[in-house]
Amino acid sequence: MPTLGQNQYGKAETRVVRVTRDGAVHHVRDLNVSVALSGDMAEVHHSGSNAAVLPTDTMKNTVFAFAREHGIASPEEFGTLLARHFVTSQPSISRARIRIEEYAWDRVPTPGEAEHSFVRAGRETRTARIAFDGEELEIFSGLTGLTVMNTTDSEFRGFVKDRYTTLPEAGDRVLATDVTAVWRHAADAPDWDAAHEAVRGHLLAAFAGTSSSSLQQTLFRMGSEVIERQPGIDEIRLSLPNKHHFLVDLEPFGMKNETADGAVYFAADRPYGLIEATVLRDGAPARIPVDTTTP
Ligand SMILES: O=c1[nH]c(=O)c2[nH]c(=O)[nH]c2[nH]1
Repeated sequence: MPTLGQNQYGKAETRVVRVTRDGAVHHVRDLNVSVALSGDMAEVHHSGSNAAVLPTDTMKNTVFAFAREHGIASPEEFGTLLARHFVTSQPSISRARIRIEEYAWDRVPTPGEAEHSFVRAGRETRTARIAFDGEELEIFSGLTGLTVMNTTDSEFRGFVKDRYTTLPEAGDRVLATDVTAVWRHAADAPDWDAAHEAVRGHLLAAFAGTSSSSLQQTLFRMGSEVIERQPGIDEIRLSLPNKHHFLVDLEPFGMKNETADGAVYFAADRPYGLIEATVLRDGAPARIPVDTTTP
């Protein structure tokens, strides 16, 4: 007789936009919320009884109702409210996992008092994962799609060469990546929005400020900057695709194409190097799963 293994169910990707009004000044929080619940769900799988099943449709409604009733102070806080609600209100549910992506909107500057026009800010997405099992609350914050590029101050030399190696050594190359990061707060409930902005700032500053011998070295500097400057953060995991920029061979057209002059590059789409690592405060446990940041 086969046995039922790990199982969870829920409503994925509820898109909820909460507008708050402060007179003529409006504020927007735009989330994509996924709920996954698990617990005493043997019967629905074995006999087909739905007696313990809170419909996923109800989960979607709860997301909207909570956004109206409690507002969305931050993805982390909103996810925590939802996780606690499902576990404490449903006897059959013992664990809730909430995943949130937040899309940022910038203001369109407008003359006069009204501030209700917004423009979507790039491809960057803020992320949060909240898990609650009735006792322990685990919150991971993060971001994805933060695309950055250094047009110099990057080299890659002295690497292993075997019979298949064709890569030339690079003393001055373009370094570009789409940052995916997930971090863990040691203490509960900081000012989530301020912490997010600070981490983002440290990541950018370290990327720009590192004279790079490899993307691995840059990654470690970026993670270290966050750990060193944010006392409340104990662990950060980074996943950095190396978005290769290759010098185009323009010799056939009688043209030189050299980095030192300002050059033309072919921005390759795939394959890409993928550099991933966790950076920890000394002695802190590693709790962010390896696959959390993998595309
Ligand atoms: O920064 C880099 N790290 C690597 O490990 C690597 N491998 C490679 O082909 N190019 C690069 N660049």
